[in-house]
Amino acid sequence: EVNFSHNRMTKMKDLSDCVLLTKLDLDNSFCEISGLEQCCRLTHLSLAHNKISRISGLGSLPLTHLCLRGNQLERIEGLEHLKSLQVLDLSQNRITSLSGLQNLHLLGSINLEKNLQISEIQECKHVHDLLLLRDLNLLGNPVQEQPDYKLAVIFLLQHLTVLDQEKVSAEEKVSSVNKYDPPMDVVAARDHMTHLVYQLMQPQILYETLPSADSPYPMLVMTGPQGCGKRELAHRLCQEFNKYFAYICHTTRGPYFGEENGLDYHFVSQEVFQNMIHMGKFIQTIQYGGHSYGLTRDAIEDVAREGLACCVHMELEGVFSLKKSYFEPRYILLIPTQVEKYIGHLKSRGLYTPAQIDIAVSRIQLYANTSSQRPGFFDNVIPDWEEAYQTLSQAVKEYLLLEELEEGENNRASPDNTSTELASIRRREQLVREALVGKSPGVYSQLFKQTPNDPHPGADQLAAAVSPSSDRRPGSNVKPILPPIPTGR
Ligand SMILES: Nc1ncnc2c1ncn2[C@@H]1O[C@H](COP(=O)(O)OP(=O)(O)OP(=O)(O)O)[C@@H](O)[C@H]1O
Repeated sequence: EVNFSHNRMTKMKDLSDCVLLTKLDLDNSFCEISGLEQCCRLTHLSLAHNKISRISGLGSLPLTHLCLRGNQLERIEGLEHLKSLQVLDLSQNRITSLSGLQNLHLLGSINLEKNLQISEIQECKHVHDLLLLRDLNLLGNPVQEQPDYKLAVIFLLQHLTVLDQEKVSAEEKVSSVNKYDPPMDVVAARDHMTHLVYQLMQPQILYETLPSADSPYPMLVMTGPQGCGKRELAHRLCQEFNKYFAYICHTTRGPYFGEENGLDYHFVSQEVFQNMIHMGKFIQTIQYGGHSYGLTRDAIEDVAREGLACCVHMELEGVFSLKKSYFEPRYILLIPTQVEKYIGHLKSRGLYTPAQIDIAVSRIQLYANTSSQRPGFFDNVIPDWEEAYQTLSQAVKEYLLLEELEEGENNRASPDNTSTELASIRRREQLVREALVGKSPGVYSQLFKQTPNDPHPGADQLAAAVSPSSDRRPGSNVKPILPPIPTGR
């Protein structure tokens, strides 16, 4: 170990004879590095407060600690072969960029204090892949003036434990992730909170038909990546089970060819949508593909008033958000298993850019992960879209116990019903009610209201009880109301 610091030597001579040299201190003398190439055991080198303006002559020394504090360096170069470097001090230079450090994978500490030139947070991307980096000092650089500097750096460099000589707390790490890449739960909680607060700021409306927290309203939510076919399935479902379901969301996107306002969506302008948010109208909203989508309490109320259950389709974020509300829908995930086919379908719709298709495809994994990591999150997962409707329709029948009900109807028509059969019919009807209200019968058991004279209504009474008042609703039992789905949609 040699300390030559604070002398008047002006030139470094060849030190190749000093093969056992491990630590060398050459502070305060030189303007150029030379003569060290053969020092094959040199691990610690200090060249602080020299006049070095360019790093050279370090070759591939086994340096673990290098100090170049207080020199005249403008960029980081000549370090790329120092693969053992762990601690690097480049403070008090004129460095503008962190480029040049990206391959030093053992670096644990970098000091760039008072370079006065590093101004962009994005510079941290150069050290993003240094997984051992724990300590970064950017004090005295203009980058610190950037808004949210600290959280942004902590987010970019999630392994840091010390930033600018201060310990990074667990709270800061969580805040940074919640700010820059919030998990769905957090996004949903924010969305829910926003709408709840806006709603509470308005005069409170007491809905006649909508249930309260202890009286769930029957809803079916179809979810899956964009264009996976869930909308078509929702249409078909509303046609087949037209005594039960209707749906409606709001969006700021324009209608596609063949779409009708009030049937496919309520199409509204961004301004109207924003106003509705501020008026506390929404239960949940999302931004998708540059447009806003949302489900309002009034829309559900409209459907509910007609005695129908609600069927909506939405992206996963909407599901997370809806799960925070007191609604307790059944959630059905429709997941494409044949990616090529799914891509082909998206392309054939002619509605999406390649970037939009990429996003939709990349989200398949998101749905799959949610389903596998959160058992029970979805009530039903339906893969593959060819048999999807059959499976879905079967699932809905099971939820509603419709097949049994049909059998029950037949039994009822028979003049020879025994008391056991009648009891069975009653039991099934009770189950249907419970299924539709999500286990506990609430206000919505009125969907299948019993008449005072007949405590055990027949199937036609059930139908009459759920018959909608408007014939424009997808739930009308007069005729299927929904327009045929145009091909290519
Ligand atoms: N209120 C909502 N909350 C969350 N997601 C919603 C909501 N309303 C619609 N979405 C979803 O937003 C995405 C974009 O809707 P859009 O109608 O523009 O898509 P699309 O191209 O017709 O695809 P899809 O056939 O899946 O509906 C769809 O996945 C849709 O299900």
